[in-house]
Amino acid sequence: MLDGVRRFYDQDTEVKKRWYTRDGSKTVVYNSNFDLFSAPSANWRDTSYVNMAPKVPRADELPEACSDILIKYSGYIKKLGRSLFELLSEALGLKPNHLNDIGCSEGLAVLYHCYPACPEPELTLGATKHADYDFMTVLLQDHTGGLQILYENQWVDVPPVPGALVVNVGDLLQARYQSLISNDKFNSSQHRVLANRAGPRVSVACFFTTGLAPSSKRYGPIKELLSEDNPPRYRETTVKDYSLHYNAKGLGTTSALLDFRI
Ligand SMILES: O=C(O)CCC(=O)C(=O)O
Ligand SMILES: [Fe+2]
Repeated sequence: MLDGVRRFYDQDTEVKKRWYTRDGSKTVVYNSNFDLFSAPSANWRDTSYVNMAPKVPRADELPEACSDILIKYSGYIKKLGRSLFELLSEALGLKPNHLNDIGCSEGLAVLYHCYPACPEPELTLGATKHADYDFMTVLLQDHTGGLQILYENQWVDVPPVPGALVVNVGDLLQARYQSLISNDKFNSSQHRVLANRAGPRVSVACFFTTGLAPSSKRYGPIKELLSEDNPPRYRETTVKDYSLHYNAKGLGTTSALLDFRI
């Protein structure tokens, strides 16, 4: 998968230009800084993303450099995601199918990033501190390093381990303060990526979310987890409305989730 991402970014700008857009409804979106016009500062990275579920795009709708591997890899990640949501359901004391049944594994957006070598890495970041806007993210990083997670107020390196995946719980399932649907049962962490003199670094973040696709299903704290002592802390929202809010805010501001607290 990482080779496929390298093949994509190694192409001439003229070839990649075909995929450039800021219109999130396109099958493939390729740009730099989705929040260029809202965030306080820009990040040292390019990103391309494609929605691989619920509808799997045809290979000819995807960049040739990585179309086959995108379809194959996202199939594996979908299966892995369903198993992880079963384990997370059990951890919440719910039936194993709960999180899958309510749609947490329905949508999958694959974001493949390229962090170019940076001549002055101390002046910028590859990715500003953030939590992901989805239910859960399965991340594959190359050997370069730079990913950090905020743990007890300190930035801790997440060193690359060949073949290992990093799993982050996203805003819709969990948050720094309290979780939206798990209503504070999980604890989460914020993460960021440092810019690096070495590079380019590539990574693939698989976001379990239907993102900006039309959605009427409303998500709020899971009823089974609520009690008099544990009242709902978030108002309900749809995946689309949350994603729109997150995109409009951009990275580097306050947590988008805080705006949904009751
Ligand atoms: O590139 C990485 O290691 C992290 C990417 C990330 O945080 C994201 O896509 O949300
Ligand atoms: Fe992230």
